[in-house]
Amino acid sequence: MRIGVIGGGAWGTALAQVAARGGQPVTLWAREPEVVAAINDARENTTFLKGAALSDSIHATGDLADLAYHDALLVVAPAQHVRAVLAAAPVGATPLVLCAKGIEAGTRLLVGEVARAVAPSAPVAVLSGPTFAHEVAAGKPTAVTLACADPGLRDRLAARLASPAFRPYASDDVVGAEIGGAVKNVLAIACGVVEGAGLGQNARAALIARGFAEMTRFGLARGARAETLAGLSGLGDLVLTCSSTSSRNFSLGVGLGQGRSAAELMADRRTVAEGAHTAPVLREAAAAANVDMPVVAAVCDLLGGAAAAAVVERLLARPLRAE
Ligand SMILES: NC(=O)C1=CN([C@@H]2O[C@H](COP(=O)(O)OP(=O)(O)OC[C@H]3O[C@@H](n4cnc5c(N)ncnc54)[C@H](O)[C@@H]3O)[C@@H](O)[C@H]2O)C=CC1
Ligand SMILES: O=C(CO)COP(=O)(O)O
Repeated sequence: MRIGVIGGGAWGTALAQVAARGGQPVTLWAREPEVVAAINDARENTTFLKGAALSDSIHATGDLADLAYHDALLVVAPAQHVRAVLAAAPVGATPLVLCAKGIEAGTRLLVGEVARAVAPSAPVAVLSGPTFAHEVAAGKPTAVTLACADPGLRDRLAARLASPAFRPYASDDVVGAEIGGAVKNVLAIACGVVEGAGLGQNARAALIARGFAEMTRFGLARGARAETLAGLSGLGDLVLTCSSTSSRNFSLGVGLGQGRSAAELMADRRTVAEGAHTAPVLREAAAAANVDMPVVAAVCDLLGGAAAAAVVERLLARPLRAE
């Protein structure tokens, strides 16, 4: 299976390294000419994944046309850019493995729904789970959910990407795998706020559990299965990103909790904190589905400039209710 990767950020680069195992050729499209040059010349993505030595069998390109005639394309552009990049890529009926975590602003579509709109002939799969890119690139043990409605395609993709250190678990719940990854980014911002404001470990654990309840309510309303949300792509990724400053979303929350503004924290950064883009559209989608998501609403308020102390006070003052 000849693999192409769309997106030369940290995750696209780490996944290219996974796919290049054993010297298999991989084409990696990156938007930035300096990323293409650094990978081809120095075998390192010094912009987005500094310190990871990359396989000689990864060929970086700045030309999307070079992704033609591949057997599967891993889609690893940030969620808000997937539509534009896919529209310009030679997709046709090539299977797409969606690896971005988010919901498209404006349309409220999951990335898989965007892909189906732009490339209706392409079968889709979703790869998602607790996966810090730098750990995957370093060959540390990692497990992911690989969701696809077609079991034959899913098995071929799993066999192609699996290694002793990278273990895909099969699922047919594409929507569930996507919702976990999109929602956990927003909840990770909330957990970062708890850290930044010094609210303690009890509060963080409470947020993870109550955030998971929100993820589950929203997921079930959108047709996801509860066991998917409790798996690697949901709870697994939620625990990872709510616990570590390696998460860009968690780190953004830490800054908000310390009283800095979202605008200041987002200015000049080249890396993506998907939760900041997903939060407002998730709040809209939850309202449309009549699903209560108070933690997500609190994150929206914080991103909009509300003071952390006031937002926390409001959350804690909600009427008592059954768990
Ligand atoms: N970094 C990680 O550990 C993981 C990231 N992801 C997901 O992968 C997706 C990509 O994230 P990263 O690789 O971490 O990105 P990154 O933060 O390392 O790099 C930013 C990326 O955004 C791209 N970009 C910026 N403006 C763009 C535009 N106008 N059009 C197209 N692309 C543009 C850049 O080319 C670059 O590839 C996100 O949805 C993220 O949630 C998923 C799992 C792990
Ligand atoms: O999705 C991720 C790990 O699974 C990466 O999290 P951040 O985007 O918050 O860094």
